[in-house]
Amino acid sequence: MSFSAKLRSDAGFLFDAIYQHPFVQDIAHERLAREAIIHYVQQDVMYLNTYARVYGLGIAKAQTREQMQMFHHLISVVLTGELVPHYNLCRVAKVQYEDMKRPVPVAPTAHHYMRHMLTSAYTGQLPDIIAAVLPCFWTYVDFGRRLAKEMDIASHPEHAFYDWISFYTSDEMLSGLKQLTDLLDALTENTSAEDLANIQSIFNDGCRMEYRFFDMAYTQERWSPAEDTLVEGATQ
Ligand SMILES: Cc1ncc(CN)c(N)n1
Repeated sequence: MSFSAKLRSDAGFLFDAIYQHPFVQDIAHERLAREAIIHYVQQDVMYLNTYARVYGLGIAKAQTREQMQMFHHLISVVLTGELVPHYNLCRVAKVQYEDMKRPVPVAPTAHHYMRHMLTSAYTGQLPDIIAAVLPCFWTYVDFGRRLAKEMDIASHPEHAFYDWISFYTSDEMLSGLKQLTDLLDALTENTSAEDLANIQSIFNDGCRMEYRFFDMAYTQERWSPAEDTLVEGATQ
């Protein structure tokens, strides 16, 4: 079994839990609360900015021009492509995307997840960076495909979250995921068991935080006591 297949297999229970999360199930059944959508998009705008920066660190630590090109392309998927699901969510919540980009405090889970990716990327090497970015990619492709199948989304373009689900099941997302896992497998061919365990723990933490990110939005998680005037600067 390849290293990436082992990562996916060992974290199978987390992928299943994410699919079962009420946020994801409410997307499937078109009943996700407006407050949860707004909280999600506000936090996700900041999260994706950090995610793009982590790909930038991938470019900084890349060993070949092809690897640089891959990260360069993935940055544009994040900064431009991911507008499609965000616009879909804003349409359903009847809010303007521009308003979602206004600075708000970074919620505890988003803060933790962003710091996790940045720390892994700044202190690690290319395999650590890939392990930090993979959960974001892989969990969405995974539950997107399950949702698409369960809701027969291809036959239901009128589904409120059709664009959101279709984006994460597109060929472009699948091929981006494959590029990342292929590169991770190639880079870890001669890696020691100790280093592999470390890379796996970066991946697992990211998968856990993907679950918690949906929890955060679903419960509109905030710092306590609420500090509505505190705004994160560097990560936006
Ligand atoms: C937190 C999170 N994880 C994943 C994705 C999908 N790229 C996202 N938009 N936000």
